Amino acid sequence: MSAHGPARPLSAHAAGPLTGQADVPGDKSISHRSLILGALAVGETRVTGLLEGQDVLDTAAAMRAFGAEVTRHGPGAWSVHGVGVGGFAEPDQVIDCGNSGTGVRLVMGAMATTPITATFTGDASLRGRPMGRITDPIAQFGAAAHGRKGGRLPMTIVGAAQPVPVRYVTPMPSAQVKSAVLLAGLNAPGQTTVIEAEATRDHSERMLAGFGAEIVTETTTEGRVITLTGRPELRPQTIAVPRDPSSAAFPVCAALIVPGSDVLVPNIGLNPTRAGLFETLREMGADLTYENERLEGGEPVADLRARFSPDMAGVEVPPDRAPSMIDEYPILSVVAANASGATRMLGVKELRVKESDRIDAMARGLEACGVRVEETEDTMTVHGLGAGQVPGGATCAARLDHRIAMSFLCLGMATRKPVTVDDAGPIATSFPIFETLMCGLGARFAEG
Ligand SMILES: O=C(O)C1=C[C@@H](OP(=O)(O)O)[C@@H](O)[C@H](O)C1
Ligand SMILES: C=C(OP(=O)(O)O)C(=O)O
Repeated sequence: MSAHGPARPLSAHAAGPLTGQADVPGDKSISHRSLILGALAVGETRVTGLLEGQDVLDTAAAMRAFGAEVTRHGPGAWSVHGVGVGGFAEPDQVIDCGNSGTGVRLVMGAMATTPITATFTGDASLRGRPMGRITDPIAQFGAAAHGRKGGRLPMTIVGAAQPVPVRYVTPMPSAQVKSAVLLAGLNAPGQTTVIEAEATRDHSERMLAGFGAEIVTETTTEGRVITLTGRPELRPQTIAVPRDPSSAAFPVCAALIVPGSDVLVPNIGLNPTRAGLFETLREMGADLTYENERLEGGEPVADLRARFSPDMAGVEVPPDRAPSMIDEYPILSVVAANASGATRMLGVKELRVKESDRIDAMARGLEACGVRVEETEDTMTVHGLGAGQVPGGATCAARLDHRIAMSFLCLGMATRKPVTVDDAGPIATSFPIFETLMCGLGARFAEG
């Protein structure tokens, strides 16, 4: 039994060619930020294309608990009536962020410089994830945190009564940490600076600027130096959420490994801080093309076209690419199993503190399906067997992790024997239409 109900085993069977168009849902990172920044603006923000996955729904509920009016008008169409920077009310209930690291960490940052107290929790996966990376910087603003041993949820944050601005060097490449500091900085008088050695996704910076905050990014020898001026009045926005490249990764990669496939995935944002997977796939020899390349809302966008690629070869994925494809390593390791030779993924230790330890989850599942994997704390090497050569025939543990569940289901579309995941439930956190969409392309799933 997991937080989302009884476990729901699902098997993927060898599919005919995957063909057609895959309309993937809205971007998860931008959806969370639309709700949180909308709640901190004065007036009504309108959002279309919002991802209605459980992670984002939990953030919507959190924003209501802090006093914002959040309304759903129709599929993906939402409005948020914000309370203004510093205007959060004290919630009279525990904030349950479910499975979402982004949700809990950004909301903790957003409330940390307001003199209110809030208690956060989540599902078994989220309760196991480290929160010290947020409580350390918010302590510098003057907030206090009382959590379980190891900085785990449930945790109570006492917001700073007299916040001071902060200069913070992120100790690991993390957009969640960077964003939590920036959101906390909103209600601190003066300038808050975040310095990151490696560029992580920059949606917070772009969206804060869009909402009218004064925010400047410079590239220096230290890395990216982002300076935010506190206490702005954020202006409500009209936001069209672009489609999620991290969700697009699943139909794209499945098409590359299933014989005869030809799939079009339209309108995918190719912000360079998110597009590392597609670059890697092309280096492996994938038949992946960008059609109709254009700029939308200042961001590069293209339609992705992926065709069966029987001659892909393993590559070395450099550590500095990791932040731009951090959520895509599980599905990359599935493609790597269907390529010839070794794919070495370097600088990936952050994968160990996601919804599951994703290196361990993928290594154990791939091994059970007949693929050799080597791992160190910070690397994973998949020894590919070549197109159509993976035996399969195993049940893989999803470990309350949507990306692990979807990755093994994609693997099973190209293995000799079906692959089962012990619980497909977590998929609803980020990609609730995954099964319908993949079946529409020609995938075959069976319950149990
Ligand atoms: O800021 C975000 O929206 C996210 C940042 C990443 O986490 P980290 O910042 O912890 O790497 C990513 O894994 C997550 O899915 C979404
Ligand atoms: C790591 C992820 O999400 P989060 O950290 O928000 O739980 C993810 O979606 O792959």
